[in-house]
Amino acid sequence: MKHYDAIIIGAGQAGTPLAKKLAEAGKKTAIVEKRLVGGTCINDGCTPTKAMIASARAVYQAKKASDLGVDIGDVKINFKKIKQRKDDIVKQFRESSEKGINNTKGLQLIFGTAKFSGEKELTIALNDGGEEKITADLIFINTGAKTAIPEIEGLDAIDYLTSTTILDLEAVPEHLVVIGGNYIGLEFGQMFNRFGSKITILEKSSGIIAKEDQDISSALTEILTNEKIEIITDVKVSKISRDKKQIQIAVESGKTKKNIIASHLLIAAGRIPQTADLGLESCGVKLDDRGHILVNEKLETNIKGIYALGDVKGGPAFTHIAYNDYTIVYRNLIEGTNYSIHDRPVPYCMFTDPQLGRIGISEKEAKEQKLNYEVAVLPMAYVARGIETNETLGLMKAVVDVDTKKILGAAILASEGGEIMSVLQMAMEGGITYDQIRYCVFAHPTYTESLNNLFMKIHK
Ligand SMILES: Cc1cc2nc3c(=O)[nH]c(=O)nc-3n(C[C@H](O)[C@H](O)[C@H](O)COP(=O)(O)OP(=O)(O)OC[C@H]3O[C@@H](n4cnc5c(N)ncnc54)[C@H](O)[C@@H]3O)c2cc1C
Ligand SMILES: NC(=O)c1ccc[n+]([C@@H]2O[C@H](COP(=O)([O-])OP(=O)(O)OC[C@H]3O[C@@H](n4cnc5c(N)ncnc54)[C@H](O)[C@@H]3O)[C@@H](O)[C@H]2O)c1
Repeated sequence: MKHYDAIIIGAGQAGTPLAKKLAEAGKKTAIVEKRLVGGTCINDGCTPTKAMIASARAVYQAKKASDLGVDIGDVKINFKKIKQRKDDIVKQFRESSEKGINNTKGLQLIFGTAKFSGEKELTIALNDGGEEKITADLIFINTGAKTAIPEIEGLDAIDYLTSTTILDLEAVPEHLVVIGGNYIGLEFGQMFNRFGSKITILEKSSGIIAKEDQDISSALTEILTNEKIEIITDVKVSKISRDKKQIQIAVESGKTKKNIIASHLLIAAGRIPQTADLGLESCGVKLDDRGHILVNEKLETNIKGIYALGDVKGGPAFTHIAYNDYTIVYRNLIEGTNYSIHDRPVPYCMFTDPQLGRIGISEKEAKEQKLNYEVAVLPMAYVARGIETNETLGLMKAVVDVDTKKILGAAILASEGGEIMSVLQMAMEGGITYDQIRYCVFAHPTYTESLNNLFMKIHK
């Protein structure tokens, strides 16, 4: 049985850089991957979706070009080329990541499915056949998450799409119904709408992006509805069946019942951790009631020397959080630091168009926490850069602490909302207060310059 200093299960956004750095630090390391190096982000998540969203935005921009006095005529898409571009980018990222692993001295990449067969022992079902048992002093679980399939009558009998399989479509669906009105549902929904599909989004909450403030949810609903996306909220999907080429989706919303006929169905109702087949009973690592691995603030499980990083541990499920998990674990173990996952900022950006960049707390949360707060809102229609570039949809919103003048949070539903939000994140981390930003000199005419005006809305 081969023994390593460290084994990483899953070549995702935390596992790959951690494996390389541990090996570079002199630890004899193995990384086990059951599918593709790069994990969800590179193969089925951020990379392919953002590549395709760029094509969808080009369609939208081309159709809007006449507003700027540029007549393009009929806008046609070449879906084969859109998919090929996406596949090429994914391949480039994956190969570069795999090459990075293979070029790291002291690091072995094993393609297979890892399962605990003892406290610090793993049995690998090798992709090439056969199995191998390996042990290590340190084990890092980075197995990520997969699509959650809701319990809906008839769903099992339907060839529904997930965020992974939809990326393999060779043609644009005629009518795509999406179950779930959050990140995945909205990014794909708007993308395929722009490619020419009819889109219906079914969301069980009273609004899309239900965790956000009502005004942000309503503004995005209006933007998507104006693009002719149908959004049905407060919905219960009661039954799904297939009739020849059509999928029938029976839904109830309030007192209304209707049958939606679709060509394709995308399930975007959340993700579940990949822990069920890890054999965790053999090592005694504890899970929460949703199957996420329980960790302390240093990401160590209840078993000393076994850590969990990224989506598999629950909490915010983003690439930058998985990556930050790696930096925390690595620095604490190898550099002797004392970093914790508590109190780190959790920025995120949903890549609808306009984007929704978010940081800190929402107005709803400030109210729940009974803080002495004030809110500043600036519609993008008042932003010079937005007017000049024909990007006037959305709004900037910030929540501030009246006593300390600190920025508590922001929701930037705007063109380049993610970048504008990051400026505010830096201010929050650096302790720059809203009254300083109000008079900060920014280059004209940038989106960021409008942060002056945003904070002018606060009269304290
Ligand atoms: C459609 C979509 C779009 C997204 N867009 C964004 C975005 O724009 N921005 C953002 O920040 N986040 C986005 N995310 C979320 C992001 O992809 C994840 O948060 C991130 O990939 C999590 O990284 P991870 O390292 O925890 O796990 P993963 O990247 O999922 O890696 C886990 C790896 O472990 C492997 N594995 C699992 N079990 C085993 C086993 N038993 N043995 C061996 N290997 C195993 C898996 O095959 C996988 O390669 C998106 C997700 C999806 C689905
Ligand atoms: N840009 C980004 O950062 C980005 C993009 C895509 C995905 N992600 C990550 O992927 C994760 C998963 O995204 P997601 O959108 O699938 O999940 P989610 O958990 O964020 O949202 C799922 C939505 O589906 C709804 N829903 C659940 N069951 C339903 C049902 N039976 N009928 C109707 N609606 C139902 C929920 O109310 C919720 O609004 C997210 O947590 C996010 O962190 C991030």
